[in-house]
Amino acid sequence: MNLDWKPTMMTYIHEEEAMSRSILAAYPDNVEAFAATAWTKADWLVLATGSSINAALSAKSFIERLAGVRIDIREPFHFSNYESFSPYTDLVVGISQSGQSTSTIGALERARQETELTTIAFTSNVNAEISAAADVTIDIGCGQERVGFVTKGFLATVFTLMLAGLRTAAVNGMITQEKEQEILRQFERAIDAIPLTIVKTEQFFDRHQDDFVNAPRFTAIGYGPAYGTIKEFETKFCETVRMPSQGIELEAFMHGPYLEVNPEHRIFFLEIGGRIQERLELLRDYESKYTNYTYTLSLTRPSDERTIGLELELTEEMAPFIMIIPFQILAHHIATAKGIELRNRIYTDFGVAMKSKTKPGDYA
Ligand SMILES: O=P(O)(O)OC[C@H]1O[C@](O)(CO)[C@@H](O)[C@@H]1O
Repeated sequence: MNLDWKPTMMTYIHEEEAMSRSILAAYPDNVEAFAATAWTKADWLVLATGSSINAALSAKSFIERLAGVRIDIREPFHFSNYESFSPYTDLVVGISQSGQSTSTIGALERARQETELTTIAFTSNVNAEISAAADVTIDIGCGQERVGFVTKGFLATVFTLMLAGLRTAAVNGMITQEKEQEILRQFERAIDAIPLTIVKTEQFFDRHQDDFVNAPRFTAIGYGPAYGTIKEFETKFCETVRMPSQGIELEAFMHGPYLEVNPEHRIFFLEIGGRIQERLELLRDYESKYTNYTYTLSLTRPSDERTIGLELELTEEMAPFIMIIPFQILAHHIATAKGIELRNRIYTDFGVAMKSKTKPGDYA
């Protein structure tokens, strides 16, 4: 089969810089309808699955800190079948890049039936089914992504959610106009750093390729705002590298999972700064005595050849914007080096067979 014409994850990863610039350029218009509703709301229920829930987790700390709101993020299928609405919830948000995940649509429909709450959808396809279940639909601004192992759509979701939170904070008076502008400039600097982040990750992959290809197990450990990043690492590695891969919160790792470590484990540590970083460093030092394969992704200058140092000044809440990109690249490169041809799609009937999607994905 001639696969040459098909886009790959890397096609879309290379579009992330330009896409982010266009999302930023569209601010605040792209998220004004959200802020116009959300500025009076303080307790948001967010429903999303797969990469979309990981994106919500990635934006949560940034939004909560700036806008002074509380965000409760739930798996929609579990929520619809086993959980109830909190009497404090005052806004319901559904996130689905395709707009076709039946569980997310179903949970929004349930909100409509059982509550008077406003429902807002975030999607890349404003004509998809999710819009019919929402009072307001926000376009995440990535256009169509025709590779199921989503990359640019993930970044677009994180970024648009963060900008929605930023605008809400500006409208509800939690931040000044100056602060809003300062944060926009920080995002601009983070976007400027995308090309070099790609280069640094590829150099890092070249150095460690053999160790990654032969790995029996991958773990990523992070804390606080990086929780969504490590969960997306897990999703992306499962989808592509197809070896046991787990993203685990720093403290949770210390209550059971540490016992699993052996000299073959590959463990990534995510340094995003803040007061918890010291505890992460302590754990890395400890685990480095038991496996030689400990790696770091850091916002600062790399201290050794097992670190990707992004050398970017960002708050820990903004770090998830850039931190996922190295893992997207590593997922693609490790899978490819293992001989997995990601352009050959597998289980193509799954979404429809399991009714997890309203229709088959339009993938290349
Ligand atoms: O964001 P969406 O379109 O609801 O999709 C959720 C998840 O479902 C998948 O499309 C797989 O079914 C994943 O790629 C994605 O992360």
